[in-house]
Amino acid sequence: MSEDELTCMPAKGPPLRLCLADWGLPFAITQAYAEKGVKEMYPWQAAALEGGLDGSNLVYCAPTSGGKSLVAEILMLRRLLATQKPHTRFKRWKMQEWKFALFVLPYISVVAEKAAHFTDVLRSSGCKCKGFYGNSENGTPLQPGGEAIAVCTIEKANVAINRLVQEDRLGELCCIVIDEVHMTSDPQRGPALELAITKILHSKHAAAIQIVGMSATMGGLDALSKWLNCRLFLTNFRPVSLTEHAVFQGTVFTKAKAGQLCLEPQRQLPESDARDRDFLLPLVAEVVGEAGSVMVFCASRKQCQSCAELIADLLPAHVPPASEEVQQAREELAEGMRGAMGGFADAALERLMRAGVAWHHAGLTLEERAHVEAGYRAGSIRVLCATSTLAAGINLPARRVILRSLWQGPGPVSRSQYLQMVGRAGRAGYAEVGESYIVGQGPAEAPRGLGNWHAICEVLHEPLPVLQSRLLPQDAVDRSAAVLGTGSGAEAATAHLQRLLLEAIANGSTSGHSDIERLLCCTLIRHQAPASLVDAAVKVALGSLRQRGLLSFRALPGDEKPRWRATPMGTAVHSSSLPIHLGERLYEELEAGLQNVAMDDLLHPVYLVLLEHPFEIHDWSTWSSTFHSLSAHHRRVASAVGITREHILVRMSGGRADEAKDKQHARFAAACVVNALLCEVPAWQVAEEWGKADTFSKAGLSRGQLQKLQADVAGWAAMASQLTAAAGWLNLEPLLMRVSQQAIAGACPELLDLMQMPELTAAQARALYRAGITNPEALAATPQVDVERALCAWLPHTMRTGSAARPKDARSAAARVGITGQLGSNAVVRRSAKLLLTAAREHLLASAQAAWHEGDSKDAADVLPPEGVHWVTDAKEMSMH
Ligand SMILES: Nc1ncnc2c1ncn2[C@@H]1O[C@H](COP(=O)(O)OP(=O)(O)OP(=O)(O)O)[C@@H](O)[C@H]1O
Repeated sequence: MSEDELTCMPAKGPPLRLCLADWGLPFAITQAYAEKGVKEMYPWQAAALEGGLDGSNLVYCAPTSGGKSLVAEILMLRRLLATQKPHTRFKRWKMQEWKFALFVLPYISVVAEKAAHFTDVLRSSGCKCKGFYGNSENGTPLQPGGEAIAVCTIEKANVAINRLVQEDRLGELCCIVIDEVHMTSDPQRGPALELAITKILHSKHAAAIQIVGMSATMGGLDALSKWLNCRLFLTNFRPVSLTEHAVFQGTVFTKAKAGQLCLEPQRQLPESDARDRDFLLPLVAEVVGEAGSVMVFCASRKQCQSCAELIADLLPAHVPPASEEVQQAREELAEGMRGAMGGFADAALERLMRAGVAWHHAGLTLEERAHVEAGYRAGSIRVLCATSTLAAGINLPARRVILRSLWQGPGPVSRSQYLQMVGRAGRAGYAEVGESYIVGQGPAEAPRGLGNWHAICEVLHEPLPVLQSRLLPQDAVDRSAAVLGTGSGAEAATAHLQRLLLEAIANGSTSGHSDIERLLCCTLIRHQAPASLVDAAVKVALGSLRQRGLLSFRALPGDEKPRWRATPMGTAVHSSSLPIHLGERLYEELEAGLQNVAMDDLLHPVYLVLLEHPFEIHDWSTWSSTFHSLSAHHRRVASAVGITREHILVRMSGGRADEAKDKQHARFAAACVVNALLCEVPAWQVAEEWGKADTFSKAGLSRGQLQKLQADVAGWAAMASQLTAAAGWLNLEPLLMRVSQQAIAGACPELLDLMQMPELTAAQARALYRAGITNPEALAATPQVDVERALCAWLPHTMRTGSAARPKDARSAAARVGITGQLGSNAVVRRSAKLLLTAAREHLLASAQAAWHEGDSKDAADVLPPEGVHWVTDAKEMSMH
């Protein structure tokens, strides 16, 4: 879509239905939208909706913040309502009587947000919604009798569709919505999306499943419309206008209309501090001075931090001081974050938060990130310096967005990344105007090589990238090649196609060559690459899968001709939902280690499922001393997986690297770290011990990275348990599920009941458990003073007692916290106790409501408090009798 294309609205026809109430949704749902400020449609929304009303597939493109979601939501809800069984329409709605819908989003954070949105909108309709992402949920979306709407990531959607096909239940799906459908072009994640859509198009139920796709940044719609057989709708409407600028040596230029001079000079920024060569301070101060929010995108984590420090240092002298109320809110935010981190939040980040500035990147822990996001949304943090991943992953609006350089992450920003980033500016309902600034290098109009004037002009004016299938390598498609080369190179080039074939054959939907041909006709690559290339690739892919023992091609008794079938290994790998190469590796390693997996604790299973990690041993003497301090059991595990002291000695004395052995040691070190986290060693302590630069990684490992590794292990262990179940290795399955559950909770098994509450950290749960509070029900019924007393133990001992022997880090942390050790005088403890009590009560209410909705009054009675118990919170009084 070119930005100058006109909105495609029907030229004539009946007037558009702009009022939300005219779209046939139950009153409670329109009311819920009205409460969110949505009563009337934008004209383009009403026009686009008309295009999808008859159930045709629909793809529409609108700029970021154009209001795309509403169209898809209404189409999906209407379809769900229409497919509901008529006789139950006016009775109590039960889950089993709804058809299913999938709402697919690319990022975990937006999945959680959208699931909460639907839960809110549908609260009185009886139609249930659930978010599925990462490790938050062990189940598969859309189980019989489960939620009607599953909001999920691309990968989870693909798993759900495989399951529906395998169980012959795809007919229960009535609609799939794909946000950011241009992700099909993403080299890493695009194939999973293409696979999911292909399997729907290939199914006999395809005509009854409406596919709705939306995007802000996509071109090449012809191939897409052929692939999906869909209607297309385009608009360039933005409710809040966005003005785009570039800054070269303090001069601001405005983006000119296409066809004109690329950038027009607008104004000169005032002089800034010598340290601020990019003129960030005046750009930030202009907005913060008017109580607006600014987002600054930086190239790296390090730059995010230094940029935030610089702004926090310089800004106070250029804007009016924050009101007492704002100052108080910042104070509470910083304290809350410290509380959530058990007293060990990042001190520099805390200091900046108090000045209304913060940074946000993957190095932060989940708790730190959550506090930064909440503070920014609430307006107590006014300036957020972030890496580009934030742009697409989190729905944080800003009045002004600044790209500190053309370079973002590993390379120059692409057109679609640029649009995602600047699309955060001026979102409806948050800001009256939207502005973006990109900071250029060198003088204005400098020739290439002396600055990036031309590169910036290109990013601002380039057409949108064309949607491109990633099932086969781009260079082969571009060359219109008829072959993919030979040997392992050709096999690797067909990795995504192999996955499609394995999935379709293992889930039973494809077995003969004509089936395979029909399946391929449902792919996007069929519309974009020469048929001879696709055919050659299929041949290579099938040959490779067969040769590696994942597929067989033969006739069994009763078969007229040979058929493709998944072997036991192929079935197990498919069941795991892992990428094939990882699934194969896991299968082989588990099979080899079946007899001697050490079950005494989780180190050995963690090692087995640790498929990828950022560890690399740089300092072998540190590894040697760590290794020697391992328990005898852990050293036995080390020897069982082939870790030897001899190799450590060789490497310590400068001996030659052996890549395979070095990698084994690094993997074992990573497993030790994850095992420690699963045994409740606090993340800050683990990061201190293992995270220093040049020891177990070149650049060092942050708490955020360790947390991510733990989350990855949770996912891999769950996938590995599916694999072992399918392979019939039943002794391993429960062990791997335990790894997954403990990795999700970061806690030992006895705490898992309490850890159902996402608000609790493992350390807090341990403290409550020690005080005899072992589950959410018990917590909800405990008086606040007792919860405070129990939680006191959660803060580090040295901080509570004020002992002179405390370690340096704890001493400075204690000073920052201002903890006196007296019960009740500790603000962090008091605040946490209050929050946890509210959360426990809300958790129980939600469980009671869920049980009630499912018609199981026994379950509901189980979670209600005993007669006479009266729950009271300061925020609101909730009484249940
Ligand atoms: N008709 C409407 N009236 C009022 N507000 C609306 C309307 N439609 C959408 N909005 C609001 O506009 C904001 C942006 O909408 P939405 O998130 O759907 O945009 P989007 O096009 O999906 O943007 P992005 O691509 O950045 O996610 C939301 O807060 C939404 O509630």
